Amino acid sequence: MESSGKHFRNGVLFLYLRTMIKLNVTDEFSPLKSVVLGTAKSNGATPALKDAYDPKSAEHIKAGTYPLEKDMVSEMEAVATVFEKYGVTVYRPTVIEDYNQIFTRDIAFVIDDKIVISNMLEDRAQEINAIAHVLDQIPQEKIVRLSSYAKIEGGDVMPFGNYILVGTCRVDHFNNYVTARTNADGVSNLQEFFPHKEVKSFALKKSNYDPRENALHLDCCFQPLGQGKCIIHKEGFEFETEYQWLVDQFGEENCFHITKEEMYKMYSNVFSIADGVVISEQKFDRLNDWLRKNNFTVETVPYAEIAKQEGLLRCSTMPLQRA
Ligand SMILES: NC(=O)NCCC[C@H](N)C(=O)O
Repeated sequence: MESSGKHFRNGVLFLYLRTMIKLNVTDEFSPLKSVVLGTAKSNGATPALKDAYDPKSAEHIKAGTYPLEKDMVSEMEAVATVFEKYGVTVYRPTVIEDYNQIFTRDIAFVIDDKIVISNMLEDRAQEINAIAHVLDQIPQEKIVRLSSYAKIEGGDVMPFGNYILVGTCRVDHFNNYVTARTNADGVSNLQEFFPHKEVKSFALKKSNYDPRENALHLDCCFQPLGQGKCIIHKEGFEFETEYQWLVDQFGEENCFHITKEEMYKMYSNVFSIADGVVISEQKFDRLNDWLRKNNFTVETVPYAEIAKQEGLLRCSTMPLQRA
């Protein structure tokens, strides 16, 4: 896909052709063609406890075990190597000095052939500036900007055929939680931009203090995989009926149920690069065994240091095109 342009300089006409990025995402597992992978470079020093915006990071700040930049950089390079093996085009954010840019999933998200710019938590609002070079290669009419009231982060959003699944938080709770990132206006505004789809929301359990009681985003307690399977944590959902709706879409036998401890370790946050191919954490033994038994190819990477910030592989990737 190309766009053309022209400009005059010193009386000379310059004509140029620019390669544009093709957008297409309708599910979580069609073959990945291009993606933005976050970066841990210049992630900054260990934050002060008061500046943590999720309870798992806070836990590691208190314990003196907050992850080091060099370890997280090498974990992310392992993911880049898997993408290279599968011929995926990878874009990286430009580096903002001393700023956390690992979790690129949340800053914008592609649905069909549109990219929606998130309205994020204020602490993370600069991250979007680092993908300006990506947005420059997308036609303006494909970029959706929501109303400023509509709070939303990409980890809460999943295109799922004719549905868009969205994690949210009970209306009466939203303002009490730094861990609540998508509000009712976010859900309804998204519906206005995608009238041909049904936006279905799921209230998630939130805690500012206990990472085992906190489903930070929908992808922290649920994820569709290829081959009709999914990963799900029942207690991550505020309402059993909403959890059950998801189970019914897949059938009980196709759901891999994870415990509180496994949610804490971010088991649901693996990342599919094709219908039967998943990138997973190397120590997720119970999940990786189940995936292999169900004929998935599992590409394992070390990601335990990044997991300390309450995000994993889905969180650190933003698919642009799936075939
Ligand atoms: N999609 C995700 O779940 N993203 C993880 C974001 C983690 C980051 N520490 C945050 O609280 O925003």
